Amino acid sequence: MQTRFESAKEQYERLGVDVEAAFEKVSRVPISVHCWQGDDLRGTETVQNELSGGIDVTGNHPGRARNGDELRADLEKALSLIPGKHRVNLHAMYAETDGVVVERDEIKPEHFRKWVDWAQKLGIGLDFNPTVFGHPKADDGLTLAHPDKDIRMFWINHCKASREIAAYFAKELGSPSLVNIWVPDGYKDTPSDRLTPRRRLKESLDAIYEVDYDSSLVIDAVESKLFGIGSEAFVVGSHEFYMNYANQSGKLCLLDTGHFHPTEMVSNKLSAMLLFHDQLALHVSRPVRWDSDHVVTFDDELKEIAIELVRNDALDRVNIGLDFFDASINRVAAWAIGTRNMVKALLHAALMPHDYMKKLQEEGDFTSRLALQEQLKTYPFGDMWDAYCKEQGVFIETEWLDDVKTYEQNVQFKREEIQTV
Ligand SMILES: C[C@H](O)[C@H](O)[C@@H](O)C(=O)CO
Ligand SMILES: [Mn+2]
Repeated sequence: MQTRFESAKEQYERLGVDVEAAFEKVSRVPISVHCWQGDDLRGTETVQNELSGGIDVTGNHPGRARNGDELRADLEKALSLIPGKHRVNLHAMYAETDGVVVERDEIKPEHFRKWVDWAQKLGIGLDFNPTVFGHPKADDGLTLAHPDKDIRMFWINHCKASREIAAYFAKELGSPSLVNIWVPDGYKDTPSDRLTPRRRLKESLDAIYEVDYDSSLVIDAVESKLFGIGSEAFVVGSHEFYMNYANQSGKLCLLDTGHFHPTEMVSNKLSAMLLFHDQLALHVSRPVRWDSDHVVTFDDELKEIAIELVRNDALDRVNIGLDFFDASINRVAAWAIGTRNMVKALLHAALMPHDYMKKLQEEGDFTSRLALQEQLKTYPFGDMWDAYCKEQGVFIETEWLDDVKTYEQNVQFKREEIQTV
């Protein structure tokens, strides 16, 4: 492996790439790993509601985490397979209240104590999301934009409580917590009024953000969407809505890669957004024909997103989070595949001679630009990736799955046995 690495390194260095610097750069990028891949977005609330909001998880691979302890154990296994130090992204539905029914507008920091203790043990930061779906008060597909003031207030208070919990995370863990608001609000069919619900959403957000938190504690983000199941004709929180809201109120725009038209690419939006926003947030997902939330693969769009982040020197301005949920494969493997691919794409991007390639473009030498882009596609990147994984002390590509298979047999499949006894 060392010989392969040395030979690959020589090739990259001939292009002027500083391989050690690239490794170092990527090792400093935290990815916010979403907890909800591990239990199919079921959560740990005392009252278990059905998933709603136009999102869905399909598949029935055995071994799903059934409680907070199992979810943390699975996450810990997944994190051990991913090079670098990362973060975990929680939803409010992962509150642990010892069997007591606590309504979403009454959740408190103490209901996340176990997550904080665990994050402290691992030395990682936590991000947070209010859960504005999967609840009777979201059954008709409207929440913060609901015509009923009481329902709006319920969700406003839930979002406020969520920001308080995030501030607690930040204080306990010494790392600011990103709080992302996504609401499903929309209509199945053509609305007769688009403005009124959007005005109400704006007012609700203003009410949520009345309390000011220092940016060392809470980083607020808002996530747009194009359509969902049941909101095919109209989504209140569209991209234009949130882009303007974020700009006006100093919040972060969160771009989910599955929330645009299929031919619209988030990679192409980043440079435009970066000129007008100090910081951005991402939900890296993989839409297959629609917002299907497939596990992130090392595909062209993922590579292009990473290239934009690296060549525009934006790694510390863009909060990278993941958002996929697949129950048809081993859930720990899903985390490992998707998150490793995100890191892999960053390394791939960091190993490109961007200054030289920019120069070619500025000089109008598009022939050399295209030739070099193509040349790089067959460079021995796999050897670099293996070397990076080794340096970071995690399994290489041919090894990690064996570890998951053992875990699956010894831990995850035992859960099913207990369930069926
Ligand atoms: C569970 C997530 O918060 C949710 O997937 C949201 O981020 C989204 O992308 C909805 O389509
Ligand atoms: Mn998302």
